[in-house]
Amino acid sequence: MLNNKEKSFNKNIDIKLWKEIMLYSLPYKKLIIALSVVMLLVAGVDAILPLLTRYAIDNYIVAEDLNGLYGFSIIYLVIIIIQGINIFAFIYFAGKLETEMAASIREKAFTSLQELSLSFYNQRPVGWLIARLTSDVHKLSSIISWGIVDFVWGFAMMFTIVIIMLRLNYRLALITLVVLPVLLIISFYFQKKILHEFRLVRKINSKITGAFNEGISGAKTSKTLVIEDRNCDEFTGLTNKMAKSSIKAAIYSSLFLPAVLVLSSVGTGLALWQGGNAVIQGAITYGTLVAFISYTVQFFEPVREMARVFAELQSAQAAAERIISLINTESEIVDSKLVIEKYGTILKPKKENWPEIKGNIEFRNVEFKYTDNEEVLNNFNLNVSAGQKIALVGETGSGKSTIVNLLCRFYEPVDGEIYIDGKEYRNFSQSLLHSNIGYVLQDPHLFSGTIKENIRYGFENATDAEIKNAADLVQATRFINKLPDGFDTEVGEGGDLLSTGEKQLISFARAIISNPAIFILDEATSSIDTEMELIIQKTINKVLKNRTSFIIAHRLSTIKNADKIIVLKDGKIIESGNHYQLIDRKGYYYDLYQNQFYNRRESRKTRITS
Ligand SMILES: Nc1ncnc2c1ncn2[C@@H]1O[C@H](COP(=O)(O)OP(=O)(O)OP(=O)(O)O)[C@@H](O)[C@H]1O
Repeated sequence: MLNNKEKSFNKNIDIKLWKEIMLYSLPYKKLIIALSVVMLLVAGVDAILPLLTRYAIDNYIVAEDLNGLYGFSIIYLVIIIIQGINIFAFIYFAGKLETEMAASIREKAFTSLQELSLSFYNQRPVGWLIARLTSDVHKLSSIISWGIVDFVWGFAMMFTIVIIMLRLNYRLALITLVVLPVLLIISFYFQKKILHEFRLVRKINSKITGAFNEGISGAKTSKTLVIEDRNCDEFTGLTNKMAKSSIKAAIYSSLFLPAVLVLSSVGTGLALWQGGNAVIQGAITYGTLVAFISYTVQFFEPVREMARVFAELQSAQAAAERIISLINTESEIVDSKLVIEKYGTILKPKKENWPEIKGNIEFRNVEFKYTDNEEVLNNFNLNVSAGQKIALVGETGSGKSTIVNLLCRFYEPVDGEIYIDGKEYRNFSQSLLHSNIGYVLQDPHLFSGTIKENIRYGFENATDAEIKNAADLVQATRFINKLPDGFDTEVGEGGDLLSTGEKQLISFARAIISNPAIFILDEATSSIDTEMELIIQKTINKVLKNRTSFIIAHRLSTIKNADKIIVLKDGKIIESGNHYQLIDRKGYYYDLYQNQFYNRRESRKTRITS
C-alpha cells in the first residue's frame, strides 16, 4: 500500500541537463554576475586580512609604534565594514536569485501541467506532482544560487591563498599544503557517504508522507477492512528504516568533522614547526608566520564547502531531471499549428474567431484503447443530431464514460474520426470544444471559495442575477438559502463542506451558466434523493431542450424520455432506440428495466410493511 516509487537518478554529472537548467538562469544573468562579483570581493577581503595582520605585527607591534597601530586599526575597521556590506549584498543577491528562479521554474512547470492531457494525470500520483513543484524546485533553485556563492568564493579563496602563501615563502607553503590531497580525498569520501544517507532519508520520508496521506484519507476504509495493525506495522518499518539511515548520516558527520580538524591541525602544526624554525633563523618575520598560520586555518574551509557542493550537485541533478522532464512532457492531445493560428491556444484563446457550435455529433468507425493490451471501443459508430438527448446505458466497464471522454477530447480515437457539425473535431481547438461542453460529473469537484464563485467559475462575467437564475433552475436555491451565508457560503477544499448531492447541484448550475451547446451528465443526479430527482428531472428537460446531451445513468427511470437510448456491452452498441421501442424489443434493456422496476417496487413494499 505504501510503495510510492521514487526514481533512482544518474550518478554522473549530466552536462546537457545542466546546460538546459542554465537556460532558465539566463533571465537572471545580471543578478548572477553581481553575485559572482560580490563573492570575489568577499574572497578578496578574506584573503588580504592575514596580510594586513602581518603588516601590523612587523611594522607597528614589533617596532612598538602605537600611533601607527592606531591608524592601522581605523583602516582595519573600514575594511571590516566593507566586508559586512559585501556579506549583506551576497546574502541578498543569492536569496533573490533563489526565490526568483524557484518562482519562474514553478510557473513553467505549472503552466505545462495546465496544458497536459488527462492521460498524464492518470499516470502520475498527485503526491509525486506536488513534490516536483515544491521540494524539487526548492532544491534546484537553492543549489544554483548558493552553489554560485560557494563555488566562486571557494575557488577564489583557494587560488588566492595558494598564490599568497607561495609568494610569502614557497618552501613553507609546500610543506603546509602537503596535507591538502589527503584532506580533499577525505572530504569527498565523507560528503558522498553523508549525502547518500540523506538521500535515503528523503526517499523514506516521501513514503512516510504518502503513508500519512493514505492513513488519513483512507481511514474509513482501513477501519472497515480492520487493517489498522497492518498499517501500523508498515509505518513502523518505514520509521525504523529512516532512523537507521539518519543515524548512519550522523555517524559519518561525527567522523568527518574530527578528521578534518585533525588534518587541518596537522597543517597548522607543520606551519608552526617549520615557520617557527624559519623565524628563529631570521628567514621570515613574525608577521609572516602569523599570516601563514591564518592561511592554513582559512584554507580548509573552502575545501570542505566545495566537497559538500559537489556532492549536493548530484542530488540536485536528480531534482533537475525530474523537473525538466515534467516541463518538457508533451501533451498527448495537441492542437495543430493551423488550429492554433485560427482559434488560439488553451492559455491564449482567440475567442473572436470561434464559430458557433450547433451540436451535431458523429462517431465514425472509432477505435479506442487506454493501454496497448485492451481495446475498449471497436469500430464504434453513432450519429446524433443537434438538440437530441442521448442516454448511454450498459453494465460497468461497457465504455459509457469512454465515449464522453472521447467526445470531450480528453483522449483521442486511436483510429476513426469524431465529427462536430460536420467537421472532424481536431479542426477545432480544445478550448473551443471545452467551452461548448457542459460536463456534470457523479462526484464533481468544487474549488475552494464561495458557492457564488463556484457557479461563476470559468465564466467570470456572469452577474449575480444570472447566478441566482442558474441555481433556481436546478433547484439549488432551496438548500443554498438555508446556509448561514447563502451564496457567499464557503464550500471548503474540493467542496468538502457540502454533500455530494449539493455539489452535483452547484456543478449543474455552473454548467448552465456557460450556456453550452452540448451537455454531458455522467450520473449527475445519482446522489440526489428520488423526490428531488423528479423535480430536477423536469428542470433538466427544460435546460437540455435544444441542446445535444449525453446522459449516463444507471437509474433507467431518469432517461425514459431520451430521444435515443444506446445500450452498450463491451464497447459495442447492442441495442438502440427510444424507451418504448426498446421495451417492445424485449431484449437487454427490457430485462434491465424490468429488474430495476421490480426491485424498486419490492423495496417500496418493504418500506410500507415495515
Ligand atoms: N484511465 C483508464 N486507463 C485504463 N483503462 C481504463 C481507464 N478508464 C477506463 N478504463 C477501462 O476501459 C473500460 C471502459 O471503461 P468506462 O469507464 O468507459 O466504463 P463505464 O461503462 O463508464 O463504466 P461505469 O459504469 O463503471 O462508469 C473498462 O474496462 C475500464 O477498465
